Amino acid sequence: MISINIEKKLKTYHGQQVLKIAGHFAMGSITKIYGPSGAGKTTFLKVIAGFVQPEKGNIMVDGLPWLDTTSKISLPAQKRMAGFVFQDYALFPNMTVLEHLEYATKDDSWIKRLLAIGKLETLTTHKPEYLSGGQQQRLAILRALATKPKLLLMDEPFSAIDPKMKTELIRELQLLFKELGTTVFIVSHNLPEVEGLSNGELMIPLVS
Ligand SMILES: Nc1ncnc2c1ncn2[C@@H]1O[C@H](COP(=O)(O)OP(=O)(O)OP(=O)(O)O)[C@@H](O)[C@H]1O
Repeated sequence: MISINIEKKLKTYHGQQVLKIAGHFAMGSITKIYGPSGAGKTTFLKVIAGFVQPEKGNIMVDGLPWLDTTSKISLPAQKRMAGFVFQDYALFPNMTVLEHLEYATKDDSWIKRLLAIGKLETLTTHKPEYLSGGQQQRLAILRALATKPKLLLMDEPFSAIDPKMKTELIRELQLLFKELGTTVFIVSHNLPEVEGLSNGELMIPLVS
């Protein structure tokens, strides 16, 4: 079980706004996160990953305290080891497709399988600037999966992928998440695209 109860002040253009989220999420569950632009969806994922610190709250993962502001516990991001698919991909400009995956894992058969899932087998020697937006986004997803993370945080992960490829990819990911027992949080503006994938949802409202 992942239990989250956090409060984070957001500095917005219109003044201050507080992101307040409380909820329990079963291990292995897939939760879609939605809500208006600027409500704090990306910030919520970053708080879970350990990239952003909230002022108040706690996060318990499978009985382990990742965050507890009253006892000043905050596990560093490298110990939380969550997989993260960034909205802007955050690929390494000087690394090829294969190097991105080899940087994350030494398991060659796993890399081969991931390349097949992302349909990037023929592009292994390409650097990001020679990939289309959809190919870059698929690489960002594969890189996040390379470490076989127990927790995967995905920020608008399918926004640049064409509909046919998206349907196939989502079907493959669904099987993979089940096999790995991955707990997933997916931010999505376009709810139907993750409809078949998720089994729970979390709405983040704008609160001032
Ligand atoms: N570390 C931070 N500390 C305080 N405020 C932040 C921080 N990061 C982002 N913000 C602010 O919080 C607000 C919410 O940003 P965020 O990107 O989380 O929203 P979002 O719901 O993901 O939006 P969108 O759907 O447009 O991507 C923004 O106004 C942003 O400037």
